[in-house]
Amino acid sequence: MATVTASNFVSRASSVSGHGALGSESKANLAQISQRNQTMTHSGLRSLNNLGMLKTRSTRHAVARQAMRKVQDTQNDKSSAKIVCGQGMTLIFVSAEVGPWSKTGGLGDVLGGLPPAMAANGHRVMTISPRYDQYKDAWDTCVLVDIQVADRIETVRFFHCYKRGVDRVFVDHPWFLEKVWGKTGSKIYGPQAGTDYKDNQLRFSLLCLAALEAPRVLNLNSSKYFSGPYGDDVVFIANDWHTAVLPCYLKSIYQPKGIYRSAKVAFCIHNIAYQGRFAFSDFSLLNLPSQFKSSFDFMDGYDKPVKGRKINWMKAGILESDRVVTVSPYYAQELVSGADRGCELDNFIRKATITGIINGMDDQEWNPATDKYLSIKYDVTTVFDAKPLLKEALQAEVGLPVDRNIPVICFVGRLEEQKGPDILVEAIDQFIDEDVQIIILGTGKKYLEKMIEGVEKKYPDKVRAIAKFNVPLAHVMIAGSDFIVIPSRFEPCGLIQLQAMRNGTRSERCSLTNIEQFLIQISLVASTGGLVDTIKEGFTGFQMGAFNVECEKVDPADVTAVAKTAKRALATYGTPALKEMIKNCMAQDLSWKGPAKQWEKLLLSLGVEGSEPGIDGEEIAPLAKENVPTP
Ligand SMILES: Nc1ncnc2c1ncn2[C@@H]1O[C@H](COP(=O)(O)OP(=O)(O)O[C@H]2O[C@H](CO)[C@@H](O)[C@H](O)[C@H]2O)[C@@H](O)[C@H]1O
Ligand SMILES: OC[C@H]1O[C@H](O[C@H]2[C@H](O)[C@@H](O)[C@@H](O[C@H]3[C@H](O)[C@@H](O)[C@@H](O)O[C@@H]3CO)O[C@@H]2CO)[C@H](O)[C@@H](O)[C@@H]1O
Repeated sequence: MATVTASNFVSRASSVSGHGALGSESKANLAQISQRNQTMTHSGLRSLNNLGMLKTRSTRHAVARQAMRKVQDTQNDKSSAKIVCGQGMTLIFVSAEVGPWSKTGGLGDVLGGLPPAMAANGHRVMTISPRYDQYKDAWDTCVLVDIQVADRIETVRFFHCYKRGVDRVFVDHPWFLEKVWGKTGSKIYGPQAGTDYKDNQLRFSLLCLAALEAPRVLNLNSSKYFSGPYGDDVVFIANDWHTAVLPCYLKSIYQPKGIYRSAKVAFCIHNIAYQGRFAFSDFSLLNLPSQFKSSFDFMDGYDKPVKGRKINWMKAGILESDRVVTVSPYYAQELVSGADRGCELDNFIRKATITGIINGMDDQEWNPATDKYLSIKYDVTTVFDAKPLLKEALQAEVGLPVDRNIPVICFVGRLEEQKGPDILVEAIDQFIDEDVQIIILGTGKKYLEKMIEGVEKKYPDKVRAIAKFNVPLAHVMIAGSDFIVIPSRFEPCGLIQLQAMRNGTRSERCSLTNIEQFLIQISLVASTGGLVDTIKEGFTGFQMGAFNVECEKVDPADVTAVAKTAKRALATYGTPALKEMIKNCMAQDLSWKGPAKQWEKLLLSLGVEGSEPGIDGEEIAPLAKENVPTP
């Protein structure tokens, strides 16, 4: 046990990279962060390092090239010799959602899957997200930091666990825990879908500021490959608008003090539709120097949340980060194609340039051989028996007539206009006469929940609508159905189609003979974003064409496209053509492995000091397979 006193951290920035000198007014407003005197009790955190100790990282890199060489960790714990195997980069992912601890949708999934894939390549990886619940696998580090947000000082506490080679760090504060009290669900952002918490700017500023502290104050010794604080030479990967102010704080608070000098920020857009637009007067809440105002400044024609001039967090994230990334190459093109698909940020994205990297899929979570949500698990040897049973189990579970010969079409997704549940509901009228069952799982806007429930009432023998966030049911649906329909008006990447293609495929590498009964899901997708990149018409699924992005109304042409494609897909049920498509799906690698390599290349190009390519070595890779999260 050690008692450590850390010096107060008071910003006295006099210049900001790319923004010139700060005015005295701005200086006064700068966040003042002080790290509390702490008595460390957690066994894994025997001492709290001060800045001097962060020098250990370059030493680590020097020896890291000689994998598995024993080195003396001179500053941390003089008595113990540590094995250093890692090389590569030091990565800090920051996000409002991290699955499976917190998830309202795909953002949580990506933060669950990409970081372990980067760790598997030998990088040191941390994720930082809010502690929305009492996660049973995350321990109190007993490290507290005082953070100034607006005009108040808030104390955050860090919780931590180490899973699949990743340090999962959770920021504990009543603004998160008191409001949400659950792993998933709409309460992360507001009391209900479509309504935001009034203090979201404060909540997510706090997250960003805490994320900037964690690499410096947490002395993590989770694995034999890396130890001590993460230090200064890090790449932050900020995700969506909630983390868009992070590069601004990096530049205004830390870098002028010589901290994080070579650190860089990559900003990843998962969904341009949510930008964090607030009243212009709220800029003062952010405690940023006035030089940043122009990066936030935004005009639109909407009245929400106020009429006229606004601040726009995502705009600032795009302009202030070192790289802008999004989740598929096709979406990257759409974002710069014009104001409608770029949601009025197209000009700024064009200026910043953007790279699209397709998402992968967590092939541990979606592995039918180990899937904890499936009553019948299967692999290549048992798939032919298991899949029809899973379909029957699904039909029984949702209360539809149990018949393995009826094709089942599923929809799983957030009930937002983006996902087009309203288009699907209208289209169902046009193909319900086919031999088909339809199951819809989704939660979100109340009027859309009512709409899907309405279609079940209309066709009780053929349609089921479940207005819930139900992860086990999503797994059972994707395992037990034949087709997945994704009628999105826009879709940055889309994970459902990957999950669908994965089920019972790829890693099993079955012989591809006798697959008549192999009921993989084939996707019917709108031609947008990652759905274009991942589903090839007639080869791995069915394209429905691009839909009208206007969310206020349903375009009859889109309804017809869904109905026609559904009929086209149903006509292939049990035919060699469908079998061929199934084979093609099975031949793909949809895991995070390929995308992680692309991410590595992009992040290396930022040139953070000490950054090196990772390794594919056996020493590190198994880390990604251990410790499946059990929050
Ligand atoms: N009611 C429910 N019950 C249980 N599980 C449910 C559910 N509704 C959705 N899910 C799950 O949530 C995830 C949703 O994935 P999507 O790709 O549709 O992401 P989403 O649009 O939320 O995220 C955004 O970010 C992701 C990640 O970058 C992009 O793929 C996507 O295009 C973009 O819109 C899937 O894992 C799905 O199974
Ligand atoms: O993982 C699922 C998505 O999660 C995030 O989206 C959330 C968004 O960032 C929040 O701001 C909020 O969006 C609401 C919006 O703020 C509000 O003004 C109104 O338009 O309703 C919106 C929906 O409730 O909640 C979103 C989740 O529902 C993430 O940013 C996305 O990329 C993910 O797709």
